[in-house]
Amino acid sequence: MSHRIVTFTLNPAYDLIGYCQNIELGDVNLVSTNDFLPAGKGINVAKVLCDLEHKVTASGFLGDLNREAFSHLFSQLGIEDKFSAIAGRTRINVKLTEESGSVTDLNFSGFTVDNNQWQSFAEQSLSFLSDAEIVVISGSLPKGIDLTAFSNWIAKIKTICPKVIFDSSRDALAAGLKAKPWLIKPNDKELEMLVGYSLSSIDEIKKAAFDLVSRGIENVIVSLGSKGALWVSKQEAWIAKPPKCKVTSTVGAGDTMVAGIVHGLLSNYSIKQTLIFACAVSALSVSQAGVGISDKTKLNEMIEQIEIIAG
Ligand SMILES: Nc1ncnc2c1ncn2[C@@H]1O[C@H](COP(=O)(O)OP(=O)(O)OP(=O)(O)O)[C@@H](O)[C@H]1O
Ligand SMILES: O=P(O)(O)OC[C@@]1(O)O[C@H](CO)[C@@H](O)[C@@H]1O
Repeated sequence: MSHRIVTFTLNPAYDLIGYCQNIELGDVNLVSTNDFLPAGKGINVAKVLCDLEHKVTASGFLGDLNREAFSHLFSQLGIEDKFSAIAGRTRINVKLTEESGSVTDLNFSGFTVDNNQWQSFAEQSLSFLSDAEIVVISGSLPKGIDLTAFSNWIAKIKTICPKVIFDSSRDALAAGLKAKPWLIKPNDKELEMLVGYSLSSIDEIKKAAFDLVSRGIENVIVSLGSKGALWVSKQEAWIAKPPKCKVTSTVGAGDTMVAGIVHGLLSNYSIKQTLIFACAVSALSVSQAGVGISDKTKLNEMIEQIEIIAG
């Protein structure tokens, strides 16, 4: 048993969020601490979905030595906790915003998952997907997980729940694609990595996304930061553009977009409406420090301001 939405975060993190006027590499930098939050991509997705009034099951690995804030978050939001314990600590990632608005991420590697731990997790995780309509697999892989085993695990999940949404980067993204997830959400840089050449215009990005669709990924959504996002499927393509937004933090904007996509799909919105909603919810998220949607009125105002163009 599980909820309609299951999110997997194999390599969660505490996000230590700070502000540094201007980072000087190789020097001492003074940083004011803004927050220290239990996070990681799939957990951020779950958090936003809870704010949008969905029931979510969350799974992956968590270090047993610093689990408290995660357990607290899950019980506070009513997230069903299916995480497997790993001896040791969940990593801490550092996110520094500068006066210019640019964000520097220091993402640490974190714990190692050995083969036995992976095998038992992979097997057990398939046992609670019977009610899942959408499975979200987000983020990097901990050390120790074999890329082929990871790809095979996604393929098995697809046999139980065909709608797998996958959002990762680097080697894990390339490995996960071999299982042909139903929907992927790379950003433009990740798409460049996948195709192996630079993409300098929206037409080139669209063509690269179409290539992935023709290779069997049904939906490719490319997020483009302040320029919005592009959704390409076999049948249609749309580009959504947000208005100019005041940026407080872009950390988790991509995760918020994934949550918006899940919300639209489960609400039976059209692709066009789903993209508008996902673009609005993620654009709204950059104006605030943490991940989550606190103001539904602002969300409705943002939806009205999204420009949508047939691609
Ligand atoms: N400056 C901005 N103004 C308005 N909307 C934004 C801005 N930055 C991001 N967004 C919204 O958030 C979405 C996701 O952002 P982005 O493309 O940066 O994702 P990402 O690189 O996956 O992010 P993350 O680092 O969170 O994984 C964008 O498609 C857009 O809708
Ligand atoms: O190292 P990964 O798994 O790729 O990314 C981890 C991470 O940067 O993603 C989230 C923002 O999207 C943060 O909460 C977290 O620190």
